Amino acid sequence: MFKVLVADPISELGLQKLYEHPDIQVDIQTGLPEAEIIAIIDQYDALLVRSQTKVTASIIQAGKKLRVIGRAGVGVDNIDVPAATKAGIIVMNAPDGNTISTAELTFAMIMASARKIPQAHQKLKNGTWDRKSFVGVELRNKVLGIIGFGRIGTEVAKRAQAFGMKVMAYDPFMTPEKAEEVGVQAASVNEIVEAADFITVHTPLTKDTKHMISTPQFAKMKRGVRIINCARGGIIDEAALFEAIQNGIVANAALDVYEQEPPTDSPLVGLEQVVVTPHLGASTEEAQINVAIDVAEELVNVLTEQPFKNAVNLPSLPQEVLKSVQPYLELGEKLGLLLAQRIRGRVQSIKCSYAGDLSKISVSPITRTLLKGILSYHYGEEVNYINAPLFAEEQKIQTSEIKSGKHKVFTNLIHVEVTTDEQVYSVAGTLFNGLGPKIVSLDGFTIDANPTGTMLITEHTDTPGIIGQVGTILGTSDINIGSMQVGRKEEGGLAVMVLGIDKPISVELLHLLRNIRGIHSVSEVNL
Ligand SMILES: NC(=O)c1ccc[n+]([C@@H]2O[C@H](COP(=O)([O-])OP(=O)(O)OC[C@H]3O[C@@H](n4cnc5c(N)ncnc54)[C@H](O)[C@@H]3O)[C@@H](O)[C@H]2O)c1
Ligand SMILES: O=C(O)[C@H](O)COP(=O)(O)O
Repeated sequence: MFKVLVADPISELGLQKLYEHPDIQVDIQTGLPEAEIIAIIDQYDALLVRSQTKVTASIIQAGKKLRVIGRAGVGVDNIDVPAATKAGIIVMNAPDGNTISTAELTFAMIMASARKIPQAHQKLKNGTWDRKSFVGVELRNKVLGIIGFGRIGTEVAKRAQAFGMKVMAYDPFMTPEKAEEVGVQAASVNEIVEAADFITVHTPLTKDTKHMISTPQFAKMKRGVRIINCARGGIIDEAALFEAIQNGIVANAALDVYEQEPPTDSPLVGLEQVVVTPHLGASTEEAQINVAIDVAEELVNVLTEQPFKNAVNLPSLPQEVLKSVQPYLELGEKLGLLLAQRIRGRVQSIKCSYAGDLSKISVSPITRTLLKGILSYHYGEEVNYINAPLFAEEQKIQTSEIKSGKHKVFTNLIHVEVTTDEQVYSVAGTLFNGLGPKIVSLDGFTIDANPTGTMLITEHTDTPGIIGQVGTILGTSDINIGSMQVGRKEEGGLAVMVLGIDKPISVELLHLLRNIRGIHSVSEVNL
């Protein structure tokens, strides 16, 4: 049974996806302070939040069973993602579900700031019929500057074009093709700041975007510019914005998000020129249903070990890429585990090479499973698919991923080489159509073994009698040999033998085998 703690209000229709699952138990406890979450989180496999709950490093540390933290929304700035990655916990969001709602709120804010609707509304409600104070501006032919041209920025642009606005956009990842397709002018932040009548930001809050609109940018703006922030508080420097409004550079601002939420101490809230909403971008019935369903489905996928796509601390892969990689994941982990049980000494580097069909697809998930297979054997369960690359880095283990094109013999091949301070070990495996995974080489010796069950791997000198002695020792201890593979490069040289045996062997027996003259090493490998 998996237990999910729902710590913020999430749409029932999304939670339904969790209730429907027979192996999932849902506890809803919203609004808990950090200390109370810390006290109970060790019982839970998953934590589900919106932006209210701050998922701190202390909560993550206390979540001994936590496998996944789900965010019903886009921004994960309320979650300590590096701490989750280190702890091997998947963090996932629901990136698409509230795009339209937030774009629509942004547009409402553009309109509100152009026509001062909230201010006029308030005055009339207060009993004053004032038509002189609320002369606004048209949007037609005005320049809208969009900073951050992702999902929401793009939707805002489309709506602005319908109003006859000219759109300039800045995003470091925007391609000329995308700018052309949407019909916007690609520009720098400086160009936008100097030319725009309205500026709206749609980036995440990062160290690069924090205060990206501040005093120097306000100083270059047209007098009468209007500023909108429905992304994250802090992208626009609130103190600088206050000053720019006071000195007449900014005519109006419309804010949905704040450096501190709620913005109890912000002087901006009291200004007549500023329209404020309490972080409502995603607050529509539709968005809340969308994000809740999306994140709940993904939580179920993670908990039940099905493929998932919205993890923010894993490389995101399109569904079709995930499908093409899936069959190789098991092979990758087995090759990793096999090596892990053979190697002696401190691991210095792990080189993963891919050939044939594999050189055409994204192999980083296979590398992760390989690293996990090797490292978890030595360092325990704290190493998993999420933190394996970070773990290797922290242990100063060099890792590399190489693609080498077509292979002479196999249609696909994974070759892994581990260098320790004592020796270099390698293994290669392939996925045969219809025959499943096969190990095809071990330390450079050609073999043909099924990576399954208990295996005995020997390194020995190719002399008569060794194989017989091994068989006799195993036979007299009632251990049946199910399969046998021998590989050598030259007669009388070094050779390897891979035996598939029907049950594990004792330490005493391993010693007996290691004492056979001509045998250099014996490893028992369980896959
Ligand atoms: N007010 C709300 O309730 C609400 C609702 C949804 C999303 N949001 C916020 O809106 C923001 C955008 O959401 P989205 O779904 O469009 O995300 P997105 O990931 O689709 O787009 C963000 C874009 O910002 C760009 N970017 C990153 N760093 C940048 C920089 N230094 N300069 C310029 N661009 C940069 C990225 O390249 C990306 O294209 C997020 O911060 C999200 O949390 C707020
Ligand atoms: O990043 C987001 O998705 C928005 O800020 C929405 O946040 P909320 O779920 O708290 O409304």
